[in-house]
Amino acid sequence: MEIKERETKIKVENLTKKFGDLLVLDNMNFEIKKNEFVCVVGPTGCGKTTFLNCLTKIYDTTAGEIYIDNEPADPRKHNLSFVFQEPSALPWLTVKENLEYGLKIKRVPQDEIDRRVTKIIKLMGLQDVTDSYPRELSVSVEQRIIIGRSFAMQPDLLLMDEPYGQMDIKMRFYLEDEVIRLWKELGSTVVFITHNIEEAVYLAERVLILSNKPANVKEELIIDLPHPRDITDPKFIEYRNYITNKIKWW
Ligand SMILES: Nc1ncnc2c1ncn2[C@@H]1O[C@H](COP(=O)(O)OP(=O)(O)OP(=O)(O)O)[C@@H](O)[C@H]1O
Repeated sequence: MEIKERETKIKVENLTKKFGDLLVLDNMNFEIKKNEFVCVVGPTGCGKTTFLNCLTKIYDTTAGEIYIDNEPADPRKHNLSFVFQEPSALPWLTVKENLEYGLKIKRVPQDEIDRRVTKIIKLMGLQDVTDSYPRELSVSVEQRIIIGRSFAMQPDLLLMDEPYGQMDIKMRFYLEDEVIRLWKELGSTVVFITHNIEEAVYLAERVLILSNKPANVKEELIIDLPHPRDITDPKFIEYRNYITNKIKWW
């Protein structure tokens, strides 16, 4: 379905965030549609993470409101899941227990937990480490646990903040394709923050380009290419160059 015909999933209205006197988000207004895959790009330190932290209520907003499904955003109410930049597996649980953790809290029946966790272990290539603890593993493996844990939750809103920043390139390419597959399979709405413009053009249906701090949406760009995308396609390169020029600071 065309993006503009879909219902609204997230509505950001006059969102402003200050830390003391430091204005970080400056009266932002935009919408994200249901089942949309949006990438947010922008200069370093412009406020991308701050936006996500407002959405998940980690931070209070200074002014304005964020709505999910027409109600004020509330992580307790909405079925959302997030993957942060820094891996954050629970250190006292094994890999398998980490994957099961959120599902148990949500009281998903055990046979369904087993089914989903088995699938995710295979998908993420974690078969050899199911009984290991996070401290025994590399940062990149730990991040795979976190990503797997969010996928297993089958959230209808998946928020990802530079999730692949720590990955080696092979794992990154693999997981970029996986997130697309899961997005299609689950019909989730995905908000994916990245520094990597090529990654944004590879993944997104629409890219929000933020300005320098204080952040505002400088431009919204629809990437009108079918998935899976070819990074050598001249149209792909055109999008990549266009976005690079928009956020150039040199
Ligand atoms: N808790 C906080 N207290 C004070 N200032 C903060 C806080 N969190 C973020 N900031 C400031 O807000 C600005 C935006 O930070 P933020 O991490 O949101 O940017 P970003 O675009 O995600 O950065 P990056 O590209 O490095 O990931 C920065 O100047 C940062 O120093």
